[in-house]
Amino acid sequence: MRYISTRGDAPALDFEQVTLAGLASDGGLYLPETWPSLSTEEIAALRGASYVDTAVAVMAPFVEGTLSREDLRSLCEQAYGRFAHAAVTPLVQLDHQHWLLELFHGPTLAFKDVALQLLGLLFERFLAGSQHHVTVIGATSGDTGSAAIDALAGRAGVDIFMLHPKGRVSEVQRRQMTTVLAPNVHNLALENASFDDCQALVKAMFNDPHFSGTFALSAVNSINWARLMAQVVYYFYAAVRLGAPERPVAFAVPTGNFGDVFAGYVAAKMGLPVAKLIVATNVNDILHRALSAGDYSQGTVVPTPSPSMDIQVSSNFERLLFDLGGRDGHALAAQMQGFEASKAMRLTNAQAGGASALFASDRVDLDDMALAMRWASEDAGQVIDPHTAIGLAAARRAGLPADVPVVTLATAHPAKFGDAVERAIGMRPGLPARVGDLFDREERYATLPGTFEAVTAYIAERAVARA
Ligand SMILES: Cc1ncc(COP(=O)(O)O)c(C=O)c1O
Ligand SMILES: N[C@@H](CCOP(=O)(O)O)C(=O)O
Repeated sequence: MRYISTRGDAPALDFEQVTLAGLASDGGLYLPETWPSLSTEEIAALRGASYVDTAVAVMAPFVEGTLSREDLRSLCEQAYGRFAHAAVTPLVQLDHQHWLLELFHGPTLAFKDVALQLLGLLFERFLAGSQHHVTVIGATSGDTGSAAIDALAGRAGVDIFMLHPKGRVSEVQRRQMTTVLAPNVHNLALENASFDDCQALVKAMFNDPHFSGTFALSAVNSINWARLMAQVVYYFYAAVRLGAPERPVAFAVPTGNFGDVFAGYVAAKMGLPVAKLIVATNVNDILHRALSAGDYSQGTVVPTPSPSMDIQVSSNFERLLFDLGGRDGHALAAQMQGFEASKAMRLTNAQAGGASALFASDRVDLDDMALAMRWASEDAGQVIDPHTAIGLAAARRAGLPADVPVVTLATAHPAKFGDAVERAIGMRPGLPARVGDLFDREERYATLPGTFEAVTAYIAERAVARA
């Protein structure tokens, strides 16, 4: 499998190269040259398959030419062996139409573990025996950071520098990052910054010829294709359990950077019958405005009780626009450069029309988020986190026909956001035993101004330069 950039100028890469590269050298994002597909029979054969079996079947075409099926299986067994639930991502029924897909049984209690546990092993494998040293730079609104740090802490040949907006992640999220004291882990809390500022700095470092020439940069955010690839698996896993390929299934996805829901789009491109992908945002609603009115214009980020979705520039939307717009890299590059300059753009007719066939969208405010948490608790006996609640609120008012099962992706464990859950339902969820003595551990992080100069100077002092 070869991978091409959304902006048309970077060289095509194989799976190993694309995993280590992160962002493309032309500023674009990599995605497969063509979408692989699974036949109806192949999808039907996944019914009853284990998570690992499903993962191998779904991901094998993407790693072809780099990893054998046996190698892929062994990596998946290791990655998903660390999950606390035998089903890895179990489905829980809420009522006759609605289901939760629990994606938070990994080590750091959020859906990011599904991809990052595998990505950590891929880095280890691709760097084994080489003299190559990789400097991972990442941005987080809380969950990617902890999952990436868990996956990479202590690994040889890799340093990780994780930027988070100071004061804008929950205490559990912050501690999950800052209490990991491995020498290759560096947490940077940026003052007066949003996640978008952190993400923009990461992209600026990749795009700076001097900085990216000095250090072999790599990415763990969903700009890295391997992240999305691993997330495609659970769409298949859930859908076949609810009747696919004979019965189409809808998914409601709490959305920020558009990575998780783009994985659902990939599943549909591969042949999974997806009735609808419901993109659910909080009040930081750029994606809802883009999908409902064609208006992709960046607003100011408003802090909310669903901090991981407090995002106003959704990186992976570029992948969708590229695919729907006829895969014209140069046209897309011009469109994105226009957005970067003016902070606003309109979707073309092809992009808006293409999106409306599969996507619906909704913006969920604080009251409706809290109502969804109360409904889940009182009527379905499930305590859910604020991000999941946003997905569920959108799912319940999407108006899909009663015979279409609707799966809301439960993206985080409620205990990561104890204050918000307690405010909504009057009960504080306890942290699972597997996170241990999080509140007793020492924290270590640097606080920096959110400027390119401050952040690059900090990293340059500590990172290993290219040989
Ligand atoms: C708990 C949680 N829910 C939802 C999201 C949104 O996912 P995405 O950024 O892939 O759209 C995130 C962050 O990415 C998250 O951490
Ligand atoms: N919600 C994320 C931010 C988006 O990151 P990505 O790694 O999915 O691109 C977070 O919690 O860090």
